[in-house]
Amino acid sequence: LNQLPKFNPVKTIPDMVALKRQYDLPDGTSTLPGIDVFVTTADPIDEPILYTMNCVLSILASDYPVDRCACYLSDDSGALIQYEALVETAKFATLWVPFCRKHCIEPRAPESYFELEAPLYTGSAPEDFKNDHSSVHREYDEFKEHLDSISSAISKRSDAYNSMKTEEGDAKATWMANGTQWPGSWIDTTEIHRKGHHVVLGHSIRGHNLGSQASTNNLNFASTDVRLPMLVYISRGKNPSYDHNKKAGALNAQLRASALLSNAQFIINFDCDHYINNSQALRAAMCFMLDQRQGDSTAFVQFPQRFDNVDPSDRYGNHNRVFFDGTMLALNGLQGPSYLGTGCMFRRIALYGIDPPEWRHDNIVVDDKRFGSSIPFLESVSKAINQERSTIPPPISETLVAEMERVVSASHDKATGWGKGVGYIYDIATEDIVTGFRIHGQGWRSMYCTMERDAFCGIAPINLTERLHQIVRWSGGSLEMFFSLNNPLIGGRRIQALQRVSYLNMTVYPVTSLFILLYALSPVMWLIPDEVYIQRPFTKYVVFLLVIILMIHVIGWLEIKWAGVTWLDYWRNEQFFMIGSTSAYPAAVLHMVVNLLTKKGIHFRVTSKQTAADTNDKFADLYDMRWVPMLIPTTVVLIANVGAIGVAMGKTIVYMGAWTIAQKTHAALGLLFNVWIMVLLYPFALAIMGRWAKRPVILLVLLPVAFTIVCLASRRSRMQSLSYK
Ligand SMILES: O=c1ccn([C@@H]2O[C@H](COP(=O)(O)OP(=O)(O)O[C@H]3O[C@H](CO)[C@@H](O)[C@H](O)[C@H]3O)[C@@H](O)[C@H]2O)c(=O)[nH]1
Ligand SMILES: [Mn+2]
Repeated sequence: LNQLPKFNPVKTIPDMVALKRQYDLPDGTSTLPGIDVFVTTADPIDEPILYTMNCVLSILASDYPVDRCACYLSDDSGALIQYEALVETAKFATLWVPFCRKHCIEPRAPESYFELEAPLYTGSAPEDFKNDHSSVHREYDEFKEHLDSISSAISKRSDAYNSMKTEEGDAKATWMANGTQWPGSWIDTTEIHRKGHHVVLGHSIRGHNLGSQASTNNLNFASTDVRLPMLVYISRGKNPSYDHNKKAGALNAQLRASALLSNAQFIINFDCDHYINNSQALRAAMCFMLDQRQGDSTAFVQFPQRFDNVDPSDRYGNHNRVFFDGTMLALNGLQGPSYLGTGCMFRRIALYGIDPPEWRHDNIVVDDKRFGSSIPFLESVSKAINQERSTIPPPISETLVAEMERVVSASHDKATGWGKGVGYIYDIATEDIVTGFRIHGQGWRSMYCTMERDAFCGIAPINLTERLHQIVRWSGGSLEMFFSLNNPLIGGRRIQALQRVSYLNMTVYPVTSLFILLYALSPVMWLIPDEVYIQRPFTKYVVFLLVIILMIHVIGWLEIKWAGVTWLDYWRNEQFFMIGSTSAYPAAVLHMVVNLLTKKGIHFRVTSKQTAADTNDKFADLYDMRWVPMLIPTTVVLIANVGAIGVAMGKTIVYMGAWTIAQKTHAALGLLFNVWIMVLLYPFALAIMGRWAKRPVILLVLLPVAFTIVCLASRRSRMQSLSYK
């Protein structure tokens, strides 16, 4: 299943020069289509505000015509702190964005940019650079201080207002800087939010039109465009009586809100822990969308996920290169890669569930049963289908804001097509794969876009527990999809055969773990007294096994050569598959069984990007594992294999004279198996060593000690049983 979809691998490269030639006019204007950029955040603690704001800054500074690009931040925490941080960010952007444009800065996320040692200068004003750089750096440090102070400022301000106005009731109100009450009803949002308490946000949208003249500080931006794209803050009105459908719900709310404002033909969405690393990325995706051959039937362009906080040796296989650079790219020759959740550009109408041009009927019904009851929204859908777009968003009036509040609220989804055939799909732990599947199922294709300088970059959990939680969610979501109407065997009318195989593989792979787990546990047979079972008459079987394993690795080798990934990536992938197969995948299978029996879904928890307190060590998280039940099977496998080696040594000493040559070779093969498992589980062994893993040599001492202890124990018991006989 894994190999078949790689039958027709095709690499594609965006041609940026051709795009420029065709769409950028000599007078500096452009005819490129509009893009609405969505960022989702859900928790100001687990998803640090600084990252989110860096993401926003990188979007605002991206190289795309300002009047054709808008940025929407969806804040599911509804926290005033996020809103005020966004206002600060908008202010800082008036300096940062022109600075990036003038000096051709890369990347355009300040936190990552200022970390660079000596960035290469490619701009056209080198004489100003030193001065500009240091003053922007200074301003950025000040901006960060502002972000840090927001929290205490809000609580001080709110305390002051609340003590003044206690007679009016709510002593726990949160107050904005302009003396109005924040519609969220808490100061420290996260505490209550985490307990799952949902608050109805009344006045949830505020527009800041930043297209005006920027404050230019003392820098010379005379020949630089200082305009900024539109920036919008959205927090959905939530109500305990409706399911707010997490990330997919947030994205759909953004989809509707943006339809009323900019209604761009294209959408791109980012998790708040990702940023644009290559300012040309939006243009690159556009190359595929506007391509004269297949552009019109391309629904989405997915970029690989890249991470810049991963430890140099990538202990937990976070880079996932084999998947991103091999498996996904290979699908390009079929119907295209699947949607991976972040860094993906969509055609708006494809998300609306409209058919691709070759299957489209002339009279598409745009009704409230499918899209909800907002008249302005329904009009925007018809416009989108006819590819009309208002470049100038309507003026922000009371009625517009009221209408937007209505369409962003979770209740607007109720009894409509939203989350089923319209927008991002609901009721599953991994909305991404299913959303892509639905779109492919209508006959659309997708493209994979890789760039020399990585387009986007994000944060990966380098803590084993978090990493495995993420894997449980992905594999659990896959299984949920298998047991739903979106099962690749029955769903998706217009999916091509091999593409279907690929989706099938993506949904059933966690089940293979059960066999792997059993297999990895088989050495416990060694612990059974006397006869060594694993050594028995498997010769022919072993030959078959070796041939198959060899073939898998030869194919793997060809694949990584083609995809341009390294042996280390390949090896980490193998190791992590073993670790996952003995922990996260069985856990997901178990979840699924429980789910099928009790109808309870997998609990969606935002992956924590918060790092451990140790600020001296960038990779402190590596050594900070939390014990969770799913780690038990992996530990048992590790112990079984360490034990088996010890017992084998003990037996060898006792039976040395009595064993035949054949018995000895079998015992040696058994040992090979154990060592192989241990090598695969090496990253896990490091993880359970915690801080000691900073000196992995300790393992070289610990392991022989463990072997010797087991060896002596088994020798003794065997000698005793021999003497009884
Ligand atoms: O109620 C919610 C919950 C989450 N999110 C956002 O959803 C995104 C993804 O959540 P995260 O916990 O970071 O998931 P990861 O495990 O890091 O995400 C990977 O896996 C997910 C499920 O497959 C995909 O959606 C993601 O894009 C992909 O990066 C984040 O931006 C969150 O802010 C919301 O907006 N509202
Ligand atoms: Mn993420």
